[in-house]
Amino acid sequence: MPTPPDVIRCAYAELVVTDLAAARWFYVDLLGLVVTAEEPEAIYLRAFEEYLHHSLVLRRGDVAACARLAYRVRSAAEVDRAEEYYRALGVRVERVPAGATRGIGEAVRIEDPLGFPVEFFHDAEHVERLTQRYDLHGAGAISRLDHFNVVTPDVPAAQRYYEDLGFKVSEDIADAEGTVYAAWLYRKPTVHDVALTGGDGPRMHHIAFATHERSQILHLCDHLGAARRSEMIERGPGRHGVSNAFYLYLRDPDGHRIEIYTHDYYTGDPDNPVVRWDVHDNQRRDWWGNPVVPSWYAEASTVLDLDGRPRPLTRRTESREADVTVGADGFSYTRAEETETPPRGFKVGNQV
Ligand SMILES: O=C1C=CC(S(=O)(=O)O)=CC1(O)O
Ligand SMILES: [Fe+2]
Repeated sequence: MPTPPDVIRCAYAELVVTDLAAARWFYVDLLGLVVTAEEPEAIYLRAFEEYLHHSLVLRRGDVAACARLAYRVRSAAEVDRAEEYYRALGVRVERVPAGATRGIGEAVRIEDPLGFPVEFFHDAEHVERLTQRYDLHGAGAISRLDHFNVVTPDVPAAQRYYEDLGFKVSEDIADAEGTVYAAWLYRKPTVHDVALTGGDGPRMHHIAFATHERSQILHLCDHLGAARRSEMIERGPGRHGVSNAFYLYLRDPDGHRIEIYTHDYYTGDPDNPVVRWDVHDNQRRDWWGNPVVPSWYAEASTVLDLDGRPRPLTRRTESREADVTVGADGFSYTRAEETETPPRGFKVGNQV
């Protein structure tokens, strides 16, 4: 089997949106992403610390979907290696010329073994890096793309696929019987470039952007309130157990889920310890205070194949996380080693 390509990090996503103007308001006017280029049918966006042409493409289409998840590889030679690796893997592979996506060089596009439309590229147009253009940053300034979260029925199989690609697991959620409900894997030295969420898939659960400070996330919430669009907040703001990140989940005008995320941790040493959470530990997804709303477990974006057709779903056959926990995460005390009598049990309050 050929050597896998040397992936540096998650690099851009292409989302199909049904109303480009409405999406532009959400991603530019609200989130403050920078427009690198704009066409009648597409907008190319980047965050303030990014100097590649874009980290998000919004393309107008009739059905909202995720059209591509792209990883940057370390050199042009690694694009060749990607082609060789995936042709040997026997999945659908297409080599596209520079400019197939505006601002991106020659690339390899695949339908990966999990059913996702994935691209590997190296060359990309450099544009102004706005790291210190504080005159342009809003109070909710987003610094960079951080990760993809994908829904897939068989998490261990997906984990093996990504480990074969050189990713390492930072954290996961499992139960005493060995069922794995979710896993987080990285190439860049943070908690993840990709998260695997157990469920019917392939579906795109969310795309996450990072800010430097929690206050920037809170400003985005206040901005949504001022715009009288606070219903776009799906979950949070809060503190994750997994990753330790402070987070906010929004739903864009088409329902695509976008996470704004800060404060995870460095994972760059070779002996970085894996953190395993018990699925019954109700602080795993929320370290305090917020129940995980049902839509967060249930809903995700359709993904397209390389011809732009929606991918059919494969049902998850193992138990589902929302079925095995009360779901009131970060809001209750349920641990296997409950020692108090009577056990503290659940706090009074809303529980799903
Ligand atoms: O980025 C993430 C980090 C942690 C979590 S979780 O809800 O804490 O499991 C979800 C997430 O995958 O979006
Ligand atoms: Fe996330």
